[in-house]
Amino acid sequence: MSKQNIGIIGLAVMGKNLALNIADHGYTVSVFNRSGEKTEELLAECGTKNLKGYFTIEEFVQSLELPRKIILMVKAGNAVDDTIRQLKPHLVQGDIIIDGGNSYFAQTIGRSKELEADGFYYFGVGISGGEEGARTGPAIMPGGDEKVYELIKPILTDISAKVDGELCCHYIGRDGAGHFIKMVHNGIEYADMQLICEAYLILKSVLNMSAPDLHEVFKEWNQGELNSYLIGITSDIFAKKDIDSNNYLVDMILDVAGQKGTGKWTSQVALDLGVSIPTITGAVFERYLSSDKDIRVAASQLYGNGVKPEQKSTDFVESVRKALYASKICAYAQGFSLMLEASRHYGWTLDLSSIAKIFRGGCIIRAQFLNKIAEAYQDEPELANLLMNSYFKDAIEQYGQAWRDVVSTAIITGISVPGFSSAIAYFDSFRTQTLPMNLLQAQRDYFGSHTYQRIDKEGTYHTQW
Ligand SMILES: NC(=O)C1=CN([C@@H]2O[C@H](COP(=O)(O)OP(=O)(O)OC[C@H]3O[C@@H](n4cnc5c(N)ncnc54)[C@H](OP(=O)(O)O)[C@@H]3O)[C@@H](O)[C@H]2O)C=CC1
Ligand SMILES: O=C(CO)[C@H](O)[C@H](O)COP(=O)(O)O
Repeated sequence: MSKQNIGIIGLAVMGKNLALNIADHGYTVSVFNRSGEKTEELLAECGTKNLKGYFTIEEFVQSLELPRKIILMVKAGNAVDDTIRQLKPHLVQGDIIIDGGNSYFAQTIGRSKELEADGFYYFGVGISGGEEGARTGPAIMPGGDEKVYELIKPILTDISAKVDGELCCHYIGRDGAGHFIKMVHNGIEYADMQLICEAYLILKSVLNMSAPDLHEVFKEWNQGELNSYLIGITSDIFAKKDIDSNNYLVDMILDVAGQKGTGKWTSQVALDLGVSIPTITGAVFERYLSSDKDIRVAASQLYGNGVKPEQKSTDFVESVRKALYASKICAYAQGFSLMLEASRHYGWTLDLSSIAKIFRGGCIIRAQFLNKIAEAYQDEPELANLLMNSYFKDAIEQYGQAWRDVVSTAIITGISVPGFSSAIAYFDSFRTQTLPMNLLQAQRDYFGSHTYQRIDKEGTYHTQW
């Protein structure tokens, strides 16, 4: 009997849709899930001649052609190690395991080393796009041995999203590089979502906008430079009615944010690598703070909800749009600075222009302005920060006044804008020639003899203050 081209383990949202996507592209796919029900459901619902289901790991592995290519789409963490442990006794040298979940990149580096020592290949492949992306074309970020990549490249590139005829799948680097980029993608996703939520809060609080008004505003914004998947779905969300209450559904959803940890990892790694990403980290903190609902309700009774905003004309909507765009530039600048530093630290030689191009299709942060980011890194691959590029400089300068007006209105009236305000603070620190760290260095030297450097001569100094 002929063997199948590729196998997928894990048939929840992502695995199931990836399996169907791969089968649609003419490949034969074997599927396996820890609990057999999901396999049965998939075969019953959407069985195609290219898809075969198995109920033991052994039969699943035996069904695959050599070298075997097995995609893991299981929960990140222990589930990946459990699955590898079960697979290993049935594999032969040269077989390839492709971890397509949101695994932590440092674990991917460890797993790669361990499996490669046993003669297997391990790929950490970031896949983004949620259910729809997995089914119709996700963004794909593969990390692993570049020569072995040639064996899985045809399948990955066939199923990936394409933008302007270009693939949203590009080899990233060895071992954990693909998962690192997916992690930072998610960190940027957190910041982008937080900024959009703040724009919503400002428009709702200052201009009293209702869900249908906001639907129109976001729909219009999606026609211009803010055009992106997240702005598009936000517009759709504001149009959705709740069947139970007949209110708009967004107004019926509890304001407590969930998270699975990739934003937290991005922030932790940035602290380790010494890169400032306050808008991304602020977005993580805001999700934490949101989950303390009871204390927030008590505090709002204690302190009130801020002061009533002064009347604003509808021009204010345009100012919020500009403030959102400027803040978004800063958030992406932070994410890309982190990738640049990781590239140096881990020796990955990341191609940031290609990475921006991958993000243009299939994934959650896909946005028109990624073309500008791709161009910026194409012109200058070692660009220290996106804010040094002329397109972004012009945008920030043109929108600077509106950005400051919106943030000051929010702060004066007590509207919570941690994303907008951290973005502006990041920009102001970034462009400040002399920060007050001279005083900080003096303080450190005063209490701890930590020494300081001088502006007028070389060397290290200590003073008896
Ligand atoms: N959902 C999304 O939008 C996206 C998810 N991802 C990532 O892709 C991966 C898959 O995501 P998703 O499809 O949402 O599924 P989940 O993250 O919800 O994981 C569920 C799957 O993992 C399996 N599983 C859980 N524990 C184990 C275990 N110990 N051993 C073997 N299998 C186990 C489940 O099997 P069982 O049915 O038996 O419980 C099921 O198939 C995750 O890493 C996720 O972070 C990436 C991009 C987007
Ligand atoms: O990887 C993804 C998209 O690219 C997931 O949708 C993401 O994990 C969602 O993250 P969280 O649950 O932390 O909001």
